[in-house]
Amino acid sequence: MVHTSVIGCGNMGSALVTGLWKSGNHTVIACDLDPAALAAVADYSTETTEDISRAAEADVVFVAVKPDIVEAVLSELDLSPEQTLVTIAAGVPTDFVEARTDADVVRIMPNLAAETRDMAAAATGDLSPAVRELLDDVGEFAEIEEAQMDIATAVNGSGPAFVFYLIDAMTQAGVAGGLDHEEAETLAAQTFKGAAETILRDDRSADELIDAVCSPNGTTIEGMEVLWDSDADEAVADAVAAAERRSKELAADFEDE
Ligand SMILES: NC(=O)C1=CN([C@@H]2O[C@H](COP(=O)(O)OP(=O)(O)OC[C@H]3O[C@@H](n4cnc5c(N)ncnc54)[C@H](OP(=O)(O)O)[C@@H]3O)[C@@H](O)[C@H]2O)C=CC1
Ligand SMILES: O=C(O)[C@@H]1CCC=N1
Repeated sequence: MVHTSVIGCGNMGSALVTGLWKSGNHTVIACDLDPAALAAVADYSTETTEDISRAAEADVVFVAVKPDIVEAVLSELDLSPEQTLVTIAAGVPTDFVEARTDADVVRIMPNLAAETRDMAAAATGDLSPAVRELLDDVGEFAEIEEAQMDIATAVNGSGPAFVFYLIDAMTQAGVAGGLDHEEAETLAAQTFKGAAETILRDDRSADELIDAVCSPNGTTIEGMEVLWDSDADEAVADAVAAAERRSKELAADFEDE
């Protein structure tokens, strides 16, 4: 059992609280200044508190506030070298955090699927066995260099938003074809989930899997021809590049300080 706390229980922090709690392997102190945010995670935490010094008692402390609030939170946190501080803020470099705490610092880029324990996370730095187990408990993680954090932020941090957009586009197409919205969304979202599971577990490449769906003279190849002609892959690449660029801009703000 690892004693954890999450400071900032907004969109990402509450997803982490919930996933850690659901794993059954962690105690979780949820900390936020907003009583409504704490009420929303009350059923998925060991304790809720507005007192940051209580959150500072955990072995692993997540700082899940917006990047521009990180410095203020660190100034209130008194941690020891035996503790781990996990920073998740986009663009905030590890050395910025290390200069403001005595704790061991781990920088990760998580995503919203922590809530369902399907998170894809990118992690940098020396990860202790406890942190590795913790990340395994809420999904999958990849170890990367810190210089790769901006692109990881775009791919797996912002990525869920891009996928929600694509699922909705598929849903809307289903509705336009006569399905009701709920049916269409279930079919589209489950199709994304199943396709994701397949590509994760199957040795075949994306191109080979596309081939497997395209029956000769069938329906799929007609749709794929439209996608290949539309440069949809370039639109996705542009979205990722824009998010990466913004992550670099945020990081530059911190380097200026
Ligand atoms: N959203 C996402 O999918 C992802 C977010 N991140 C990172 O996670 C961090 C949080 O993002 P997100 O959850 O979207 O932001 P939110 O604004 O949804 O959540 C931040 C929470 O922190 C609270 N807060 C502000 N100041 C304090 C404080 N001093 N002590 C305790 N709590 C405080 C806020 O309260 P109030 O609203 O009252 O100010 C809010 O509830 C960011 O750094 C972001 O880069 C990383 C990956 C994915
Ligand atoms: O949009 C953001 O800045 C945060 C970081 C990655 C996902 N959400």
